[in-house]
Amino acid sequence: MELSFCNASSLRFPHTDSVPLHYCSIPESFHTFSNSYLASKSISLRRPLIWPQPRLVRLRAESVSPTESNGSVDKHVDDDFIIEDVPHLTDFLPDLPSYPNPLKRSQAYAIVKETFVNPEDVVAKDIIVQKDSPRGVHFRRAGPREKVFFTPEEVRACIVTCGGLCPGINTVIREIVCGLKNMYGVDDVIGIQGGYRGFYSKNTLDLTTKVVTDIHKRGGTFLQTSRGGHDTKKIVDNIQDRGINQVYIIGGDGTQKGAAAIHKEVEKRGIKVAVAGIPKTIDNDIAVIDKSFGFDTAVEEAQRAINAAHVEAESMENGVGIVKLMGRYSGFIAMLATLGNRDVDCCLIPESPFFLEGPGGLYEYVEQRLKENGHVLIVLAEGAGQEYVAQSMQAFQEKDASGNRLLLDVGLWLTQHIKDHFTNIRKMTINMKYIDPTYMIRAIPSNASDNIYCTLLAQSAVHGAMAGFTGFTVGPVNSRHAYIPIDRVTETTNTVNLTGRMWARLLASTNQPSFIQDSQAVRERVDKQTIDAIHNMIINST
Ligand SMILES: Nc1ncnc2c1ncn2[C@@H]1O[C@H](COP(=O)(O)OP(=O)(O)OP(=O)(O)O)[C@@H](O)[C@H]1O
Ligand SMILES: O=P(O)(O)OC[C@H]1O[C@](O)(CO)[C@@H](O)[C@@H]1O
Ligand SMILES: [Mg+2]
Repeated sequence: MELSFCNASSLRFPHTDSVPLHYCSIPESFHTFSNSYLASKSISLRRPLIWPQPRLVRLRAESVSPTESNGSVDKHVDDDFIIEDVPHLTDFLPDLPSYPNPLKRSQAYAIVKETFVNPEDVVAKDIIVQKDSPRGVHFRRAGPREKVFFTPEEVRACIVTCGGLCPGINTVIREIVCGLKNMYGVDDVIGIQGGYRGFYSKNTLDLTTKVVTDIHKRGGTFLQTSRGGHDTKKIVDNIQDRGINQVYIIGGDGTQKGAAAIHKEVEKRGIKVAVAGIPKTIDNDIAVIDKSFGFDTAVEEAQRAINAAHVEAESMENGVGIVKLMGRYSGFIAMLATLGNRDVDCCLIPESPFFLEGPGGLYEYVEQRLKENGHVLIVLAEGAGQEYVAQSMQAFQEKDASGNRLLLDVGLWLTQHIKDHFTNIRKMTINMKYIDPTYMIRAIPSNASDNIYCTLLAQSAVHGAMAGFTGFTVGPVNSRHAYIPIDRVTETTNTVNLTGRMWARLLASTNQPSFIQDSQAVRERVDKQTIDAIHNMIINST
């Protein structure tokens, strides 16, 4: 598929109307987003998207630069080398003093050879390249910096957790508190209770290393969480009133949007407050980062439910086991839990539409497996087949307090339909066992590997805030931790790529129908979605 320029001020999208486009109104991030996004979707351009104004990237005082002045310097990006940098407190408080990082003297880092991250270190967004491919987008590497912009005594940090639960939240809280104390000598950390609304409606908790010492062994969030209640003005008023100057915000896509709004308000008011986002989502739907914390734990815990459903199904004649897992819009847990299991016959995810009747449909496959194997095991993500459920229940669109659409129970719906089909139409007796372990999976503590991951996230966030970075999200990009502009992780959602190899691996492993009758049509649909996403971004940004 090709995109082509029509004229200087409009960009034509095939399959859509021409979109009038005024270059000056395109956000800077759009440029890099669009090129890399198109590249990731294998959409070739007749010539690359280049906006008339050269993109500038700020490399700050810590960067090696021959023409450094007043602590910061603007630098043109090399043609094909782009750094998507994060904001810094000195952007709006240019006279902020800096101090030598006390980490060098800390017990932990005293003998480390290279205590500090080289200021020029960046992490490449794409690491699969060809000899002639552009060098592409990079993010600032996370880690301790030689200079910090807070003294330990002046820091008053707070931590808040928002959105749904996820294994590992308590580990992140613990490691922020311990990291601030043990690496930087910071004693004053408070917990905001019950999500964003807790800033203005609840008392705070004093978080000492003693208070948090054991919390990683528990599921849930020690600070409690909530949906809705984000009131930027009230939150920032409260931050000011309490003298808070570092804000650590743990939560999903909605929470990170809230963090971006807080950062913008802080910048507007010109107050010295570093805002750090730690991405949390059990659905693994946050863009750019490799994987979200708690995800491995969830995939592992899902095995218990899948194994139970398998035992039940294989212990009876014509046993049908169905397990529903989380995943509103992204089927990662279902996909990985299926791949990790091997007993699953069919995995249904929101990204891949399926159908029940006729050749190549689910009923046909279920019957085939019952005949071949005596039982069948299906794993489905909660967001799969929502269009069917909505149709059959004639439901209206309900939303939660944060505005997320409330999903209907596709597990119950599918269970009922398979039962009806085999009993009434095929006149077969089947033994149906349906397991919904969703909240049980979310509520457990994180496993060892997620605990390690949570520690890295927390410590990277602490290093970033102490170094004066703000309005950033931290996370691993190609397994190296990086500081990523918040907008970058909220502007798209990470979903299973149906035209990618991982989904093909799953299909090859289960041998289930792909439910795709026309693969070219699907590829075109995916490409069209890409174009539509860009189209919407342009419209939203003008
Ligand atoms: N666009 C937004 N701007 C500001 N705040 C937002 C926005 N979207 C959501 N929030 C706030 O972020 C918090 C969490 O949002 P939400 O309930 O959508 O969970 P989430 O962070 O996306 O996590 P999960 O992955 O569990 O859904 C809520 O307090 C909500 O008010
Ligand atoms: O019922 P709750 O707590 O609002 O959360 C349900 C949603 O939260 C998530 O776990 C995301 O955090 C989704 O998978 C799920 O749809
Ligand atoms: Mg969300």
